[in-house]
Amino acid sequence: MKHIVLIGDGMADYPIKELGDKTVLEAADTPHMDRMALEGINGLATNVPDGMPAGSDVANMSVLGYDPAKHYSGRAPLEAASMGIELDKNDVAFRCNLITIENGDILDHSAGHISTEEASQLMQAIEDELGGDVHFYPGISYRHLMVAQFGADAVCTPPHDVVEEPALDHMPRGDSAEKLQELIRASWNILSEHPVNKKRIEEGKRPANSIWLWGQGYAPSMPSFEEMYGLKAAVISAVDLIKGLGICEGMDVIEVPGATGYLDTNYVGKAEYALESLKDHDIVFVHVEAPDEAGHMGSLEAKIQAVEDFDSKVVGTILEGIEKLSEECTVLVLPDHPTPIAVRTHTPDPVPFVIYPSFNRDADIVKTYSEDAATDGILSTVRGCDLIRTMLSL
Ligand SMILES: O=C(O)[C@@H](CO)OP(=O)(O)O
Repeated sequence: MKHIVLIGDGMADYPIKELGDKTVLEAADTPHMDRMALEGINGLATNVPDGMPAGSDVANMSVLGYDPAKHYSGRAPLEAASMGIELDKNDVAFRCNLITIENGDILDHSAGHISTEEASQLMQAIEDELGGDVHFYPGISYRHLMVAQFGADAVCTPPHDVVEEPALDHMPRGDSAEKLQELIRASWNILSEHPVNKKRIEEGKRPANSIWLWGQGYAPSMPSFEEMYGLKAAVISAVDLIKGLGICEGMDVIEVPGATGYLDTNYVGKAEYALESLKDHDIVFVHVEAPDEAGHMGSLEAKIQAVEDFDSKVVGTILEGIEKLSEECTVLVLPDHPTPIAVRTHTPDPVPFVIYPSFNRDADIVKTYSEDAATDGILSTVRGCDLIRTMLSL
């Protein structure tokens, strides 16, 4: 038996007035996920344990089979694993966004989804000027890292949680706050004077005129997925968070050309590489960031497009492909967390999941794939970190 887990990051939403009080999942054209819901078994997954932050780090740790309450030690250490950054036991890894501040407000957590090529030039300038007892490492688009030996207990705020709010109201507080604030302030001059940003402004693009530090922590220690579940696992994603999570769990990372972590990602390629990976893996996790980015942008049009692309190009390709496999294969589809358009950030609400086909179980009464329909699912509500075991038990 093979298994495929398809994660539409941030796909779930709330009822939206413009959609006649439907959610994006209810209004978008999603024939493949609807067919799975009709012919499969459904339920709600709680991927964010009570009291924990509703981040993609916590939620995807659940989806990838681990209880965040036991294993979570911060977001950036997971990203560091993907970026090949060895963390000593006293190293504190911080996520270092390149953001846009305008008139003192955090305008954009992604600096207009700056290209990786432009961002790496800016991060090199930051390292040249501010590197020393801290070091900066370039990642994908606006997502970079800083490693320090201080600040593990600082109170830092994800920039995508406070878009259009004054930056000074959300600067790091508590442990080593002064040092962290000094680094952020020092970046303003370095970045605003940089030719990359001068060109971006000439081209009418948002400048990456500040770094923003958050998501810090120490290196995690986790048993491997194979030790936990007895399955050889692979993971596919464009973003270092998910690849790093997979690496920490002993999974193989499968790189897909054209995977961007954005609306223009290589959806079909991710599905095709996933099917191929089943030749030498028992389970593959496929993560698609696009719906989440659309939610953070507050763009209803972009989120509907991202969900429809996920359904037609990822889920559709997978459902067609498993028909040609020489052995049975179950498919689990779910978001990690909602990223509702209305709030432009993550919420901890339970998310709909569907397992297809239901080899040994009759299909339940659910007819379509959505937040509301899933409440009638035969699997009721399952702790996200128990979902893999639930799927394996069917
Ligand atoms: O990568 C990030 O900074 C965040 C916000 O876009 O992504 P996610 O919501 O998936 O954690």
